[in-house]
Amino acid sequence: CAKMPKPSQDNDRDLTFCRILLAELEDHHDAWPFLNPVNIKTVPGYRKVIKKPMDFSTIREKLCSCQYQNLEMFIIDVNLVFDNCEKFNEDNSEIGRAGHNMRKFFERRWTELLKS
Ligand SMILES: Cc1ncccc1N[C@@H]1CCC[C@@H]1S(C)(=O)=O
Repeated sequence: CAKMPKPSQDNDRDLTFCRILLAELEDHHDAWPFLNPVNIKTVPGYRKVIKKPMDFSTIREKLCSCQYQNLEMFIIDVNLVFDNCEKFNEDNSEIGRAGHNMRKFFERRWTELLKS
């Protein structure tokens, strides 16, 4: 996406981390429930229960239109995907398990990247 006017070193590093992390989330085997916005027409109750829907395609659009000032803002949106999933889906369900797997993967990867 468009470069910041005068990207500092940290901004560049954060943007690179977001791009790496998002690409890995999108490619993950268990990403299928989160690739696109939950279809509120076909999922009864979702619109009422989940106040702030979020999904990987929306995060991708925000990243590519410079809507994340820093890594923290990006991580908040990724965690929103998993928190919405936990709120709406049983732990012992296909989608619920995928959400737990993806959250574990994400936490491990951004810890590794930041410690690198
Ligand atoms: C993440 C989620 N949380 C609650 C209900 C449904 C879903 N995902 C569904 C499962 C596959 C794609 C659809 S989708 C994303 O098209 O609605």
